Amino acid sequence: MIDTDAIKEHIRGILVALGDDPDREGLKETPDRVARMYEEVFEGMNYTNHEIAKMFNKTFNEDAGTAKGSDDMVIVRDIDIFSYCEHHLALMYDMKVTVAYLPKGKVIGLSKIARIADMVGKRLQLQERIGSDIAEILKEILDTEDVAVIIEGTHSCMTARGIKKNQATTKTYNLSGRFKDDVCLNMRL
Ligand SMILES: Nc1nc2c(ncn2[C@@H]2O[C@H](COP(=O)(O)OP(=O)(O)OP(=O)(O)O)[C@@H](O)[C@H]2O)c(=O)[nH]1
Ligand SMILES: [Zn+2]
Repeated sequence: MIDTDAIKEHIRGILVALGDDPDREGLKETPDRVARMYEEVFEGMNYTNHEIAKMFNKTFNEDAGTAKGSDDMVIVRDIDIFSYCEHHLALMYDMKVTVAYLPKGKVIGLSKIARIADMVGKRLQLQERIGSDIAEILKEILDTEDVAVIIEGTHSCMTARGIKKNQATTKTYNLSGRFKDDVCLNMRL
């Protein structure tokens, strides 16, 4: 679990290292605020993918239209999430996650897909790994390999520092099962 006391202590140390006075009015509550923010924005670090799969495993049997081998597809588009890059601890923003799967006898509650995407974003991440984590969790819940996760996002480590390309966005595709080699399916994404 996240060690809140240690975070407070280290944030205070960073304030000192920056040459500021951690006891001045504007900063005295900052270590506590940052620790509380980290508890919120890094909540997903408390759980494994398997634990997240168990947490949001709310499925419904769906006989009609979801026969094995059919071309039925569920797509949830543009789920907005935030994350933090593991290289700079910098914010990833304007992140839009699109998830598609081919149901194999059961469907997952739609809001659970968004909850899974949110929770996976709440870790120190790479955009590519956000996609593979979401895919791994959905494959476990839905009992199928036919899952696609597409993410488009902006990395503040690229827009607000370093190379400073503020129009640059990154798009990643995580395609499994039939999404890997079925061009017709991919055109519907
Ligand atoms: N593949 C991938 N790279 C990322 C992601 N987030 C940040 N990065 C990149 O991680 C790389 C880290 O590169 P380094 O050379 O170690 O870091 P740096 O010296 O700060 O590099 P610059 O960003 O080029 O100034 C950078 O190119 C970042 O743009 C991500 O989600 N996926
Ligand atoms: Zn970064």
